[in-house]
Amino acid sequence: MSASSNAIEIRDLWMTFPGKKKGEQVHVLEDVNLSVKRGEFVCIVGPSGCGKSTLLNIIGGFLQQSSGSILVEGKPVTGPDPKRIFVFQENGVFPWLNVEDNVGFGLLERTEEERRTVVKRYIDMVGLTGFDKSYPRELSGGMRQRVEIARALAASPDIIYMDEPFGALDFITRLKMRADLVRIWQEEKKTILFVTHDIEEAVQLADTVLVMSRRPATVQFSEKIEIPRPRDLDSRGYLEARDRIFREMGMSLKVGA
Ligand SMILES: Nc1ncnc2c1ncn2[C@@H]1O[C@H](COP(=O)(O)OP(=O)(O)OP(=O)(O)O)[C@@H](O)[C@H]1O
Repeated sequence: MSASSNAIEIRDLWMTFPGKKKGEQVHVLEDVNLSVKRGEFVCIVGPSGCGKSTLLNIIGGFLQQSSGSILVEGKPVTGPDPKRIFVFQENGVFPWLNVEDNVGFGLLERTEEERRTVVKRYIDMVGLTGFDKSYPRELSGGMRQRVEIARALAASPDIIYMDEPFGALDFITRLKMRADLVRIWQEEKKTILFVTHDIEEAVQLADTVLVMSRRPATVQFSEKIEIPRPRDLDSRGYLEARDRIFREMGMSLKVGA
C-alpha cells in the first residue's frame, strides 16, 4: 500500500481523438485534475458527450491518454487490471451461466468451498437469495444489474468503476438500486468511481461529486456531500447540494426559466 491515502490521482490529463476528417482532432479532455481517496465514493457528472466515459476508460486502462499522469493505488496505469472492476449500463452478465456461476466467474482458482462461501455472501448482499440457479433471461433488468454488482464485489477489487450502471432501469428500480448500493458500499468500503448524467443520483450516492464542463471538459467544480446516509431526498441539505450543482452547470430548476 502506498503512503498516500489516494486511490486515484490524476494530474494535467488531456485527451484528443482523431476526428472524422483528415488532420481533424477532437479535444475531449483538457487539463483534468482530480483525486479520489481510498474508500471514497465519487460521482462524476457533466453534460452529455463531455467525456465522462472517456475519462473512466482512461483511468481503467482501456484507453491511453494523450498526456498527463494517472496514478491508481500509487502506480501509473498501463492497462486494465483485475483488481479494478467495471460495471456498465449494458448487461455484462453471461447469459449461458446461472447466477451463482456468473458471480463466481472470477473465482475459478479458489477451492470449491471458498468459492461457494464468497458467492453466497454476495448473492445475499445484493438481495438475490433464492435465485442462485436462475439464468439471466429469467431475471429482470434490475436483478441482472445486481448479478453484475455481486460479480464485481466477489472478485475482491480495490476499486469499482461504474459507468451509468442504472441508466437502463426504470425509475423505481433505480431508486432501490441506489439505496442498496449505498448500503453495500457502507459494508464493503470499496473505492467507487461512478459516472452518471443524473445529478440527483450523484447527490444521493457520493461523498464527492465532480462536475465536468462542456467539451473540452475539465473538472469545473467539486461538491463535498456531507449528509449522513441513507440520505433523505426531501432534506434541506440534500436539496441545497443538488441545487448548487444544477446552478453550477447553468441549469435552472424553475419550469419555463
Ligand atoms: N474512440 C473515439 N474516437 C473518436 N471520438 C471519440 C471516441 N470515443 C469518444 N469520442 C468522442 O469523445 C466525446 C466524449 O464521449 P464520451 O462517451 O466520453 O462522453 P460522455 O460524457 O460519457 O457522454 P454521455 O453522457 O452521452 O454518455 C464524444 O464527442 C465522442 O464522440
